[in-house]
Amino acid sequence: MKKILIVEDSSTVTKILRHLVNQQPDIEAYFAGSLAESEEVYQAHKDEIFVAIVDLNLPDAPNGESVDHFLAKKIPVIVLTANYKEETRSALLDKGIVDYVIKESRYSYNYVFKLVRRLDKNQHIKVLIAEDSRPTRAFIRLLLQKHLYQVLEANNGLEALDVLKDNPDVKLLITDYHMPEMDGFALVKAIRQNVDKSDLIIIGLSGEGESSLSAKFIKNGANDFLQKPFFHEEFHCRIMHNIESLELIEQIQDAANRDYLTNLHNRRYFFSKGGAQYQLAVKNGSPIAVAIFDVDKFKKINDTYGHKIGDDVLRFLAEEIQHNLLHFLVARMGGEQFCAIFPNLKNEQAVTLMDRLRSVISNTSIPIDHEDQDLDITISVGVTNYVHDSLEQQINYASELLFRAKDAGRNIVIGDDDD
Ligand SMILES: Nc1nc2c(ncn2[C@@H]2O[C@H](COP(=O)(O)OP(=O)(O)OP(=O)(O)O)[C@@H](O)[C@H]2O)c(=O)[nH]1
Repeated sequence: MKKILIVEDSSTVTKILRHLVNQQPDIEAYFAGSLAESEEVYQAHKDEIFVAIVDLNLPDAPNGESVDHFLAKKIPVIVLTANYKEETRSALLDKGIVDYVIKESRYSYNYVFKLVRRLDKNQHIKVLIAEDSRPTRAFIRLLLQKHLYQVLEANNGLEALDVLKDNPDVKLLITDYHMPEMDGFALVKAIRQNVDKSDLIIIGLSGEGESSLSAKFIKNGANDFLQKPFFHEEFHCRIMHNIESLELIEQIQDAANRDYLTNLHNRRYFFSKGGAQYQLAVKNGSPIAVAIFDVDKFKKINDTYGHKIGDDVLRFLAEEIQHNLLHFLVARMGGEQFCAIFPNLKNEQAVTLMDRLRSVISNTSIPIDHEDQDLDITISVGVTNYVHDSLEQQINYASELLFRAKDAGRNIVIGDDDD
């Protein structure tokens, strides 16, 4: 839960904000009506508060003193004010506030919550700056840190490649053109040989009077460019716009890889990701186990309680699976059948893991909406470590063991050594 501090003296605005915060499932707020009160609240909750939203005119701080107060504590500050003055706005942005929002409508308050969420996400986003000029690097670092990004630096293209190798999770690279050892174009070209635009955003920097560089950056594979000198807001808008596009692509990719009912991974993703895990295990001669399992007599559940309850049972099962097999790839293969892959586990280890899941499920009753009773289900499982030519073949063999589990009376795990 993200906790924010809202410093606001108007009771009407506070009332609106309280109402709106209550509608945000992931945001909680502490309120204060004056600078003195905000300091008290801050001292009491300083480990939880990560953003301050402040009014410029408070009874004991009539000239925006609250901004300096919280900036000095190195907390991101969003100014929420009724007055729009261009000079005040620029001066505050220069001081390092995150944004200056005018209290105009519900839209502006919602924009503040969107910013809070953005700042929260930014804490997990790594940005690399490749730039040989120390002052420019320091300036960009400062701008990024105000928005809570994790910042890495490189002095030239070669260094940037090294940093990327050590940090494959970097999401954004901001690169200058003129750098010793390896310039910005060569860097972009080298990266784009194996990293897509949808996996790493690259923003090229071009100097004044070098507008042709901007187009060349894009042609070489950059996502966007910025012309120096840039203003804070322009910088942040470009970065935010690119990161949001990347997140959207990630969301779409993730949705395409998941099953709509249970939100587990789907069959296609299982064969793609699991197939790679399988090939690696075969190449290294390391063990790899595969388990296939399904709900016993599931047709009867549908026939007795209806398809909707059947769906609820599958969702319940998916949660238990996720919880119990947290670190492994699991997918809903179709209907009431699921598959899991366990790199580096020997058969008895995978059997033990699956037996724990089987036991949890057979010992948990599922409450049914609008019915007085709970529902009990069991699963049967086949687990094999016999390595075949392909993942598909190993799954087929696990399915044979699953049939044996059904024949043996269900609610049982059959591994390679069980005859
Ligand atoms: N509610 C619901 N049912 C589904 C879904 N997909 C498949 N089913 C049902 O799952 C049932 C599977 O039945 P069977 O293959 O006969 O297997 P079973 O009844 O579980 O019997 P055993 O596996 O032999 O223990 C069928 O009735 C399908 O209609 C789904 O998405 N939701």
